[in-house]
Amino acid sequence: MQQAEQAVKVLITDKVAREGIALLQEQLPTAQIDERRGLSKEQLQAIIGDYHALIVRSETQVTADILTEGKNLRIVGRAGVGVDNIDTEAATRLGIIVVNSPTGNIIAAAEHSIAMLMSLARHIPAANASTKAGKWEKSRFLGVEVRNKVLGVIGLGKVGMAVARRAQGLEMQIVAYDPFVSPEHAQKSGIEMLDLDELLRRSDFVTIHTSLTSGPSGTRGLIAERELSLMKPTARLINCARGGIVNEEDLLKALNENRLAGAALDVFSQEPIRDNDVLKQLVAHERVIATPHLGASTEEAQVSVAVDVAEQVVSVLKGGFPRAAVNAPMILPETMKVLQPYMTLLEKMGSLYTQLQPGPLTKIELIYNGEIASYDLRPLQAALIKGLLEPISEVHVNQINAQVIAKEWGLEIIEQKSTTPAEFANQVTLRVLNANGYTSSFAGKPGSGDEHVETLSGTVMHDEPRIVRVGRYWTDFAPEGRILFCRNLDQPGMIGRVGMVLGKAAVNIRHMDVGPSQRKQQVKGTHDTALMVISVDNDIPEWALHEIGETGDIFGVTVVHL
Ligand SMILES: NC(=O)c1ccc[n+]([C@@H]2O[C@H](COP(=O)([O-])OP(=O)(O)OC[C@H]3O[C@@H](n4cnc5c(N)ncnc54)[C@H](O)[C@@H]3O)[C@@H](O)[C@H]2O)c1
Ligand SMILES: O=C(O)[C@H](O)COP(=O)(O)O
Repeated sequence: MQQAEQAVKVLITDKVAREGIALLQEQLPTAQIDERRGLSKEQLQAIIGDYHALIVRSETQVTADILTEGKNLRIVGRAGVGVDNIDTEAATRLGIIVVNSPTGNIIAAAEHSIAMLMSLARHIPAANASTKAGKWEKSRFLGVEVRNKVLGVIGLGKVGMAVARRAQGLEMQIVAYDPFVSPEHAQKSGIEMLDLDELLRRSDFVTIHTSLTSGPSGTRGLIAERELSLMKPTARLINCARGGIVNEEDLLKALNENRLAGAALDVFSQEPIRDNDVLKQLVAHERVIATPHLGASTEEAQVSVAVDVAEQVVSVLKGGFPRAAVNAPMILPETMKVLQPYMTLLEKMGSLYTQLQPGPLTKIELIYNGEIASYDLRPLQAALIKGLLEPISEVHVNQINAQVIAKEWGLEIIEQKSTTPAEFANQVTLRVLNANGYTSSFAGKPGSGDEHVETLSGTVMHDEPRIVRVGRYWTDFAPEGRILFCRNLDQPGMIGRVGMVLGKAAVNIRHMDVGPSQRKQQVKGTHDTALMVISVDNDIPEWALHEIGETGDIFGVTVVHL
């Protein structure tokens, strides 16, 4: 925590409320917080490498190039809802967490949509401009009432529902189209669900509240020539969601051909509008009301989204979890508290495995026993992948990119969960499988080279991880620091032999554990082997490791760093 506070640098490239910045300054007192608005792509690319966090609204385009240059970047915070200006796929690949404020500006967006609706019905903006110009055009601005009119809501999510409720207060009849909302759910709110064509045919006003998504079933171009042709010539269209959901060229044509009474637009496919003729003509059209993406621009919403995102940036920079990650599993804080020691355990087990048993990783079985099995265990899998891969590669694994990286390595993890306890109340077992099933176990002849640690088990005691099984040996040690592993014939004098060499090398022993073999039947006249696990305070010199290996009846001397 201390380290994060000392070195941290946060960059804010769009207008974000002071309250959010004040929160960052208060919670990260030693951090450098820079506000740099109006940066070009090249300028941002040149400086992003210095920063650990980036906070934006919808103006800054956070492209894959910028994220790739963000070598120290751990989080991108979007002070708002829409993340279509952030390449979240690239962020995920690079292990950068993306957070937003999913609820901070819903009311602001809904109220703006209602303001657009009333402005369209009563020609407020044009009447205002005319009156200010000294004219008195009473008959030119004859409006319509919204009472008893049909409002068609496309996308009945958070904003759509808030708009519907407000419009019900205006005594409008609400119909909606949303393939992901059940008619029963809508009915409870007095809303009739229709298919899109029917909604367009019946509505006097249509308001759009879906996200902008691409692909064959995406919302890009959802309202184009065909859909506009289904609308009444007296109908009016409102888009306060995202530019691109409505085909702007087709909309301009419908307005010019008097096939639509009017449109109110807060969002555009190019923002700000610079060199797009269609958009220029649309904005200038006398039956179009245009605002410069003002849906979320209320004092209340801006404070709310800025504080929401600042809190999440602080949490991530201090090593915690955000509450609204766009590209990470959402885990409740209470669950996180239970999982935290198991995350440490899984990371250590993964690291222990790859250090004890280097080799290709293809398939791993992860078995949970006990009450722990009833939790959402996604963070544990990510911790295991981190532990397995970080000792053997340059890759930086975290909760965000773990699954992507595992896939790149061809590593498959299969989970088994049972709330029935195994040897310990809560136990996690790692079994590494090869294409033919389990690899051979610690069954080969000692020192023959064909011995494999195919199984590791661990548990958590008093919030501390313990390794309770390595291969076919029972153990009990904390997976922490430098640990010497060796197998020895299970006969008197073995501990003394190793202890002598370590003493000679001035290596202090912190903890020692001799794990007996699980094998039940002893071959007559032979000794089974045991596993010696010795935690030490300082590095063991090469000559000492060599000497331990040469003492006889001791095999497979390995040091791991956990
Ligand atoms: N103008 C602004 O300043 C402003 C402010 C806030 C939100 N927004 C935008 O408003 C939109 C809605 O935000 P929200 O928070 O309500 O999102 P949300 O995710 O809660 O709701 C979106 C809804 O759209 C539905 N949907 C998805 N695909 C659909 C499709 N093909 N057809 C019909 N419905 C579909 C979903 O099922 C969901 O119910 C987003 O685009 C958001 O970016 C704009
Ligand atoms: O997605 C959002 O939150 C809104 O579109 C608001 O965007 P803005 O923060 O750029 O005003």
